[in-house]
Amino acid sequence: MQQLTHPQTLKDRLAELIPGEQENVKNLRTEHGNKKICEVTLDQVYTGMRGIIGLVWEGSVLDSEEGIRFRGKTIPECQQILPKAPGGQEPLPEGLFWLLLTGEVPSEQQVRDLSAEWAARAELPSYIGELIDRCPSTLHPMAQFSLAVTALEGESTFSKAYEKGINKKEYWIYTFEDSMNLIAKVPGIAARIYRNLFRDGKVADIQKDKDYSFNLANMLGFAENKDFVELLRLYLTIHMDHEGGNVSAHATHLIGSALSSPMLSLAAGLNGLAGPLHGLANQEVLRWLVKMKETIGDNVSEKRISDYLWSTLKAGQVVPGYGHAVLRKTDPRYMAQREFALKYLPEDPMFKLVSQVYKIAPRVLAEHGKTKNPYPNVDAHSGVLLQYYGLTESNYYTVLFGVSRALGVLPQLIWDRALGMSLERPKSFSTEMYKKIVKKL
Ligand SMILES: CC(=O)SCCNC(=O)CCNC(=O)[C@H](O)C(C)(C)COP(=O)(O)OP(=O)(O)OC[C@H]1O[C@@H](n2cnc3c(N)ncnc32)[C@H](O)[C@@H]1OP(=O)(O)O
Ligand SMILES: O=C([O-])CC(=O)C(=O)O
Repeated sequence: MQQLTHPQTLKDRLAELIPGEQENVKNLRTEHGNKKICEVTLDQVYTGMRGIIGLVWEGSVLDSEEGIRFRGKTIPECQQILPKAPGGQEPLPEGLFWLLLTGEVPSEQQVRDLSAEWAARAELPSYIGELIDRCPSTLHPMAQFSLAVTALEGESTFSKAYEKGINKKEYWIYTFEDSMNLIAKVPGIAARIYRNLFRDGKVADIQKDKDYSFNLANMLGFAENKDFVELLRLYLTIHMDHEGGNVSAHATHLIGSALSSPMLSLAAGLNGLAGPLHGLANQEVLRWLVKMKETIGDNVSEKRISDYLWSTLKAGQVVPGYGHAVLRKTDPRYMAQREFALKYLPEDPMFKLVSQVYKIAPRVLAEHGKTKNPYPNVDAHSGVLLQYYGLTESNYYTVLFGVSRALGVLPQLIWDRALGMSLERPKSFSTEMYKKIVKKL
């Protein structure tokens, strides 16, 4: 395996940090390993394990009121302190990836080097391109994405090394290599899917001197608009990580715990992200807004929006983009996107509609009385920004979320292997057994 020698590289910094963190976890467990940190009710068992503590996630922690903090830093703080592209105002996702992995804010040079490293690793093996090209145009972009990431298994250094036989201590090195390759290659996969389905099938070459978001925008065919590139930098940063229990993060971690490669683990996460209660909600939101406009016309009065919300609820459907498993206030990722819209597209009619729904939906959802959180989540806003710049194909939106999520879940996978995390295998019982258990309590 090629070892990078420059002292400032991410891999070298990580190698320096790992022994200390191994020691930290070892000491914590030796001192406190048998302390009780959580009690579980029967209801929690039947409601998606909500609130049960059972995972380790180093990169971020979610507070139900305040929202996400990445290594202790809020989104506005990250927007301030993370390096930007020359002339840019939004943080580069490269910087957040570095922060998630190391807990340290990278220098401008470290971020530029990371952009260059990902660009250098970006080329796709020809069989991946052929696989995508052979997908029927009716196959959902997320299914195509997951298929291509699964097929990248052919490139996994972890799987090859494991087959030969490697020391457990080296797992993280191969996981790191695979993760870096995956992150470098997912924009090319995402772009090929988009260009095949919605454009002329041709994908621009990677520009080796440009950042990750510019290259993705360019391969999609949108880089001429520098505001779109800025949007993508913000989008990829804020969608990256949302602690460990969300479906995509948990699925990636779970599959990785069987020592399936990062490729197979990420594909599992993407399959979870493709569900309408999770990442696919961003597609559902735009469709729902478009349908609302068709139904109620241009006169988007409060009464008409409220009636439309009620018609969704009375049809036994969820209002997409609203509610959350953990959050109990407006998602700060929604607010970051709203601020972007106020700056770049304040007069866009769809943005105005989103803003009006934001005024009305919480009240309607509260009156409906079911959801524990009547406020918007990240997915309530992202589509409206993309459509403004001409990326109107809403069934593609979750693919962009998936590119971003790769940068959030893979740092943890590297730490999982560095810390020797165990196979995940919680206990289950049948309802009959639970009846017996509660009778004895
Ligand atoms: C990136 C992300 O994944 S963010 C989330 C994206 N998903 C969405 O926006 C889809 C719409 N929202 C939802 O379906 C839910 O709020 C979820 C899936 C996000 C969270 O689910 P839960 O933690 O189970 O929410 P909660 O405990 O508040 O649910 C209680 C009830 O309210 C309902 N509810 C929750 N949110 C909504 C909503 N937006 N519209 C209508 N009903 C809702 C639930 O379906 C549930 O009904 P039930 O008792 O008939 O099963
Ligand atoms: O935290 C969750 O359950 C869902 C979510 O917002 C995310 O994964 O970004």
